[in-house]
Amino acid sequence: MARVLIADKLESSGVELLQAAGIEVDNRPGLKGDELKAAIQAADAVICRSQPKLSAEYFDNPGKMRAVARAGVGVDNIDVAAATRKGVVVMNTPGGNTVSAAEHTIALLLALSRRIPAADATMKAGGWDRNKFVGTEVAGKVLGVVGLGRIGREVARRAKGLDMKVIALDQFVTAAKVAELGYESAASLDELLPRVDYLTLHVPGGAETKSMVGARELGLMKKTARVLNVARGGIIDEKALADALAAGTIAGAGVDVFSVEPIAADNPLAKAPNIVITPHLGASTLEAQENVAVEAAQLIKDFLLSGQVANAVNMAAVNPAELAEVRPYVDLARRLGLLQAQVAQGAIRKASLTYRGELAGQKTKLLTAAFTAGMLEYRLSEGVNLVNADVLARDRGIEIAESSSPKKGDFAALLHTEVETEAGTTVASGTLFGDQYVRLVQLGPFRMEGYLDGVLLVFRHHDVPGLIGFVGTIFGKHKVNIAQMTVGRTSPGGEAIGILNLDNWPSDEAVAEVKAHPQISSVTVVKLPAAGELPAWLG
Ligand SMILES: NC(=O)c1ccc[n+]([C@@H]2O[C@H](COP(=O)([O-])OP(=O)(O)OC[C@H]3O[C@@H](n4cnc5c(N)ncnc54)[C@H](O)[C@@H]3O)[C@@H](O)[C@H]2O)c1
Ligand SMILES: O=C(O)[C@H](O)COP(=O)(O)O
Repeated sequence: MARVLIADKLESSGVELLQAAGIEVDNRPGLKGDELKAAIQAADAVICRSQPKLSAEYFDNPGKMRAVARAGVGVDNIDVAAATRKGVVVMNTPGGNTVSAAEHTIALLLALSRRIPAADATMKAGGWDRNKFVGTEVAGKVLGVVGLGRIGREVARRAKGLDMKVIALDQFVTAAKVAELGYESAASLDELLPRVDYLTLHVPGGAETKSMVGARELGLMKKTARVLNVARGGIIDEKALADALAAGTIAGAGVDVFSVEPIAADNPLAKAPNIVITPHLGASTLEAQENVAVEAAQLIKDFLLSGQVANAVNMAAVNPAELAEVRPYVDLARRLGLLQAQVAQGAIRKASLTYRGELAGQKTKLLTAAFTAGMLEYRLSEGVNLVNADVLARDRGIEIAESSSPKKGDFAALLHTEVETEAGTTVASGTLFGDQYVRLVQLGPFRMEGYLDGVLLVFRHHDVPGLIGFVGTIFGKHKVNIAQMTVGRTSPGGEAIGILNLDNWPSDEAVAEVKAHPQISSVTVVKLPAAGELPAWLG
């Protein structure tokens, strides 16, 4: 029975969805340190929000855990690079809390403009001051939206409904698209800042956006301007913002997210004037939590029960129908990778894959990952799968290149692979017969029709009469049965290759006797999975 650890507060609908699918749920939000590590290792998958900090140490030994679903958007509490290295797929649920985060932004915008929290606190302390809390209207004011993604767009739409004028800035949204949405666009932050009465940030967190608004940027804004951050802590430099608020060079701020959460006691924003702060409440609505809990549970259920990968931040999507369609080719690609790793001599520098005929452009990323996984599987002790194959290859300085050519040659579909090592380049090509039977059709310069399963004995030789009989006699003597055989040659009497499928691993003596033949130049024994045997990641 599959087991899922719920490591954060999750709505019961998500828990129930998993249980109804026959999945065991270990619902223990708040676990930390060794307890969290042990619970992760005992689970097949984990669901969390932003509370647990799943740093690299939790992926050092993930046990049988293969997937993490973030019930929310930001995955900055998860060390995605470490997860990827260990072959753990990380998924999120973008969209489920978009409306809630946008509404929270608008709530902060209005609360700030009408000074509602301060007025409320004064009244609760017994006061009644109608002069101190004079606010500003938002209608007619300019709102600068940085990041016109899911949340930025919902905020902009609502701001328009409040009669605000929106100017948007997004690195990846064209001015034409911004105009189509009905907003003006800014070419840069420096151009935007002096023009806005309100600035709201909706970009992802991380190194690229850290301190994107600092002292210099705040200095470009009007003294009457207000800033909002419902995205990620640190996108606005906290000290610079606190200083600007204290100096009155900025009129106010609404902040939901902090560089350290829960907020550190000495965070300068906690005591700054004219600020409204909330403890990361953007997604904290019944609706959003219901959405993300169900979405995250569904992602994990689909992953564990049918191998579906959706919304992954560290691998391409794989849905069961597509996987079923390409599964034989994924199997072929992995077997070619395994073969190449055993026939290529020396350290691998580069693998180039060409997808020909009907394979051109068809899920080639998935097939390339499967080839790479196969190639590394033979040489690495750590678990390799579709998630980490590429990164593990890059870690080892192996370049992976792929190209496609729709032109059909001798086969309707062909996967041609070339592996470069310091000793030279090895070529191996494969195809499917009858859409399901995996076949090797080229090894080195030789054309053939060989099987890619079980134990293969590959021997390069000179094409002379009696040689095949000689090899057969040796294996007969050593009681190794030959199940299949294929030969390829450049020309009669020229260079040739023989591939025998053996029923068991040949002894060193048998191999040495074959090698001793003066017309045989090399012998390699290759181990491949049995026919139809798939790796766990493809099962
Ligand atoms: N406070 C909360 O509870 C809460 C809830 C949900 C999401 N969030 C956060 O809100 C942010 C936005 O989420 P989203 O779902 O809208 O993400 P999104 O990916 O849909 O949108 C982000 C947008 O930012 C743009 N962008 C990235 N870097 C940029 C840059 N340097 N300059 C300009 N534009 C840039 C991208 O092109 C994209 O359009 C994220 O940081 C997310 O973690 C917070
Ligand atoms: O990235 C997100 O989805 C939000 O920041 C919400 O985080 P939370 O799930 O911890 O409330």
